[in-house]
Amino acid sequence: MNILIAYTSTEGQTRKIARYAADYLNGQGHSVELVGAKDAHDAELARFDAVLLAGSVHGGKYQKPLIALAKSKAAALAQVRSAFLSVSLTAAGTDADEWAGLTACVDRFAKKTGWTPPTVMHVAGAFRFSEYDFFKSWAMRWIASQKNEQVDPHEDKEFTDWATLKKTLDTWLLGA
Ligand SMILES: Cc1cc2nc3c(=O)[nH]c(=O)nc-3n(C[C@H](O)[C@H](O)[C@H](O)COP(=O)(O)O)c2cc1C
Repeated sequence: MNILIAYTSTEGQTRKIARYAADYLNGQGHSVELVGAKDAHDAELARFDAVLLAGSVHGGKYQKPLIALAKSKAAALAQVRSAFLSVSLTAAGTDADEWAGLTACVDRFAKKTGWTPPTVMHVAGAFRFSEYDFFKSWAMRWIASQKNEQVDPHEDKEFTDWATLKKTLDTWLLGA
């Protein structure tokens, strides 16, 4: 299959996940084009058998370039096998209220863009202290403490479950 993966990433984890997905799908015999969302506007979606848009949650929102892309391509996305890969720290846990908040983020994204993704993949992200400034680091240490999560501000901490991601991608493409 011919697959497009377009992503946004603030601290780099979604970029890493998108690259991993591209490498995995390539290894499965698919032809994959991996692009940053800002560079995907001229992509002709009809050329692809499947399109994956990926972004991460910051303060309950996804990155603006991803919203802009989904909005401008909403009609074309509806014509192709598509999925939304949402990266967050909420996805690393099981708190029902946090999950309800995450679902609301996706709903807002769908409303803003006019694209209701038929498949939503929730993928756990990472604490990336190496990318944070002083204030972000402070805020993320506070969030970690609220979650009873032990973090060392000198070390990044990744929650992404790579094996599950592969299975999720397989399930998405199954039956194509
Ligand atoms: C400033 C900031 C705000 C965040 N807000 C949320 C949030 O509202 N909900 C959530 O589940 N995760 C939140 N996260 C966690 C990110 O989604 C997570 O770190 C993810 O791996 C970031 O992906 P990226 O490196 O591709 O930007 C936040 C992270 C930062 C640094």
